[in-house]
This record gives sequence, C-alpha cells and structure tokens, in this order.
Amino acid sequence: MLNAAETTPGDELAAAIMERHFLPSLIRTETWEGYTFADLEIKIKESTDCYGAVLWPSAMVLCHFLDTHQDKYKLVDKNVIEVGAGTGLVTIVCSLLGAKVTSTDLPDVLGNLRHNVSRNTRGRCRHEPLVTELSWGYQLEGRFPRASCRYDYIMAADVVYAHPYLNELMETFEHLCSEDTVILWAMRFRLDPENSFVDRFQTRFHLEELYDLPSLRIKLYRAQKKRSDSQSQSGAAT
Ligand SMILES: C[S@@+](CC[C@H](N)C(=O)[O-])C[C@H]1O[C@@H](n2cnc3c(N)ncnc32)[C@H](O)[C@@H]1O
Repeated sequence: MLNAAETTPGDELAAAIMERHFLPSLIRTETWEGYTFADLEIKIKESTDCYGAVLWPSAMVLCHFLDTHQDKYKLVDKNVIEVGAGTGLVTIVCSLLGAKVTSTDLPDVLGNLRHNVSRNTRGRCRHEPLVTELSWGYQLEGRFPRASCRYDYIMAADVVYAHPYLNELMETFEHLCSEDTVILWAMRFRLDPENSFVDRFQTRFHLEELYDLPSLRIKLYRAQKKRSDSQSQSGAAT
C-alpha cells in the first residue's frame, strides 16, 4: 500500500503535464495563459464569467496525449470535431498537428473560442479550423447531416459533469459517430453523475482507458461505437 509521501506513475505523469505546458499569465492589457504543444507556443484567453471561457485540466491532459502519441494517432488531414471546445486548446493543438477541425460549443462561448482559435492557428496550419455552434442534442441532423459529416475523431474534454444535458450529450456522441470514428474523451470525476454517464456510455460504446491520473481525478478514454447485431452479421458475411 502507498503511504501519503509516495507517488504513483499516474501522479508523476500528471505533474509533468501540468508543469511542462503551463506558463503563468503575463500582466498586460490583455491577459492570457501560455502553453506549449506541438513545439509551438499557444496563447489562451480566458474569462471567469462562464465555464466555457476557462481552460480545464482535462483539456491539457488530452493535448499532452495527442502531442506525445503522434505516431499512433496521426491527425494529418483527418476530420476532427470537438464538442464543448471552451477556450479551444484541444482544437488548436489538433489543427497544429494537421487535422481538419470543426470546433463547437454553445453560442455564448463562440466569440472567445473564435478569438483563441484564430490567433493561434492563422498561418500555422494545413487546414483552417471551423468554429461553429453545436448545442448538444439540438438540430443534429439538420446542422451535421450523417451523410456528409463523417469524422475520424471526436475530441471531448471535461464535458461530463452535473449539467442537465447529459442525455443530449449522449445523443450527440451517437449522432456524430460512424463505425470508424474514434472518440478521445478526457474526463474529470467529481460526483455520481459522471460515474453513471460512463456506465450508460459503455452500453453503446467500447471504452478503453488510456490514462488514469488519480491526483487530478482525470481519466482519458478512447471509445468506438458498438456495432449493432445486424451490422456485425452483414460484416461477418462479407
Ligand atoms: C467544463 S467546460 C470544458 C471546456 C473545455 N473542453 C476544456 O476542457 O477546457 C464544458 C464545456 O461544455 C460546454 N457545454 C455545456 N453545455 C453544453 C451544451 N448543452 N451544448 C454544447 N456545449 C455545452 C460549455 O460551454 C463548456 O465549453
């Protein structure tokens, strides 16, 4: 058993992520926080007036993973959508790594998100990211038709907590996911709703744990949609 002074490999990784990528803000007319991913400095503007305008640690964990697993998760020219993008760090890192990114959030958050995405990606990316509204569960087929919107990856950082839209979020994951889509989802555990969401999620998606960082209470998951019985049978027949 570990005593309080001992650390786990997860704690060491958590400390490395937080230390390596964060620079305290500079005091000047515009306040921003500096991060380094994909060998580039990224400046993120936050505001304390809503959840989406603050950068959450799960986003840094996901960015660290993408930055250090480029051999396995090659994002160049891949179609990526981020849900609940907030300040946009994950969108920015995916774009710097070469992906075609659609960055989404609620309407109130889009102004700051656009500002951060634009200032950090302009002239630095193969594909200019698109920032657009996606309110979970709302007009999904109308705004993101399955026939034309096919994503290789869905990115999600800290989108599951005690909010009233967990069913809509599940519906959104299901709508955006095709058979081959991979979800990379960093999740901070706080209260019961997080655990029950993971249980329900597992009835529809295969879930694999990539990181467990107990000191941050964050896990990083990779998920893929479970195939329905009829799809499995037709796949087996071919
Ligand atoms: C805790 S913040 C995480 C932000 C960012 N992913 C990060 O990790 O820094 C949750 C995000 O989900 C967004 N969100 C909350 N409810 C939503 C909804 N019903 N539809 C779309 N986005 C929503 C918020 O605006 C916010 O950006």
